[in-house]
Amino acid sequence: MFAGEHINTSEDRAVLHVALRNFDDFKIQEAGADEVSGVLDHIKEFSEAIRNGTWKGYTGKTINTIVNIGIGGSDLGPVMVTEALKSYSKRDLTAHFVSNIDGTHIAEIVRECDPERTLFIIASKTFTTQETITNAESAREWFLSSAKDKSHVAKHFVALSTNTKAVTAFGIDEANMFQFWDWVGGRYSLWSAIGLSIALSIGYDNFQQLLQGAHGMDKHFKETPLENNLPVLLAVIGIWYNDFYGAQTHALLPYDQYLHKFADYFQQGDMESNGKFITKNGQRVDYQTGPIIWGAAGTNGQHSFYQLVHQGTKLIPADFIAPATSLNPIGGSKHHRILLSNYFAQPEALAFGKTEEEVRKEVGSNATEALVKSKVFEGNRPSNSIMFPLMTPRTLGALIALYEHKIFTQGVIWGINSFDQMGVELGKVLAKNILSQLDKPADVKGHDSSTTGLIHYYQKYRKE
Ligand SMILES: O=P(O)(O)OC[C@H]1O[C@@H](O)[C@@H](O)[C@@H](O)[C@@H]1O
Repeated sequence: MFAGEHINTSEDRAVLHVALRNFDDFKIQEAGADEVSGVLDHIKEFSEAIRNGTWKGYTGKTINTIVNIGIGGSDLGPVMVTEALKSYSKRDLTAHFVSNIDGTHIAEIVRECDPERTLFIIASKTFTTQETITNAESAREWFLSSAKDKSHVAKHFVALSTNTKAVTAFGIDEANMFQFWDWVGGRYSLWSAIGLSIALSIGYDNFQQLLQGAHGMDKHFKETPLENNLPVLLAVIGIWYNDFYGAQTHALLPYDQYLHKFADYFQQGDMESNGKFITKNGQRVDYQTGPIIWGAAGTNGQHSFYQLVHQGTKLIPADFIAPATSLNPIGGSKHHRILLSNYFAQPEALAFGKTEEEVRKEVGSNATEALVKSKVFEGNRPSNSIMFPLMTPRTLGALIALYEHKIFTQGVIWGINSFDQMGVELGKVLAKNILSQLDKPADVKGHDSSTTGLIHYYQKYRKE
């Protein structure tokens, strides 16, 4: 990876998100790597102009709302990080994120926007993603219904992309485009121009801290012997339970409300990277690869799904993640002490459980056998605990990079290509064909009976 070899073999690409946060440290030879600092300068200059009010909208007012339009890697990273670092954000600059093609998503968000004071950020590596382009067109239509004059688009629309041609065809000036390169995978792109909404929200200096935190983890990963290497340790522990104990899933359980999108983010990060049954050499694996990633912020999960984690029939390895100090120490950190007492208690309960003997002592001799059995915790359920002093941009950068390299290491051990995503293509192709058949029942051809029946049902009942 660090040598810039084309380890994304199926697409013949280097994988160099580490070059986006390198600060001239590692020597990386790849076209575009020398352009990173120029794009960072552009992000700095632009984010400062928006934040200090020198950038004005078409009626001369400052920008008070940003709307990032993107999906997958062009959405989840910015969403997760702006939520995680909300404490560092400019409170009078509201950030919204539109991803879903469902018109409800954009319709509900523009209801909260003032066209004179809103900046749309169209985030798409390829600039061909159907959802993003359709949402961007609707945003432009909504904007022009107030602004009227197309020349005003330049003040309210910017693009984050590798595809200059498609961006300018959409009507966005090249000067308002933030570049990145094909060696940045979508789910590894928050460090690139895709992070513009993050820089706008928390300020460029904090964005740079985020990058530096990730770079620190990159160095650790590259230079530390395997037995002390954090991403490698997480990777091999994960493989141990996944491949040798048959664990199907892995839960990410941050005891930090700011990290409430962490599991959503790494659902793509991990499952799109390692959800593959073909090795780099084209063989079908005869072992398990990437786990199902899921989770929720503690303690909400405890009152929801932890029953199964503790007493269900499935083995669920979990990562418990927490800051020692809260950024909101209300009530003299009363809340945080309660939160952390749960953070400490859960792994303990999972590991050591409660024996039948202990239960008997507790319930007394009148309890039925069934009641006794229902209160037993078998224990011996695995978890990792990750703790850090305080949620800062630098810490978050390191934490994300920790998981990125864990995923990469697992992919290497499994012999798969963690950096393509062929599995998302088939559905897109089928949908495109179906879209062209939706008008008339007679057009619905070439499907199985269930699909045909469903489309006919829609055609019977739709109102437009
Ligand atoms: O950034 P764009 O090109 O719009 O892609 C958005 C997303 O599309 C999906 O189909 C996947 O391939 C993701 O990896 C990607 O992040």
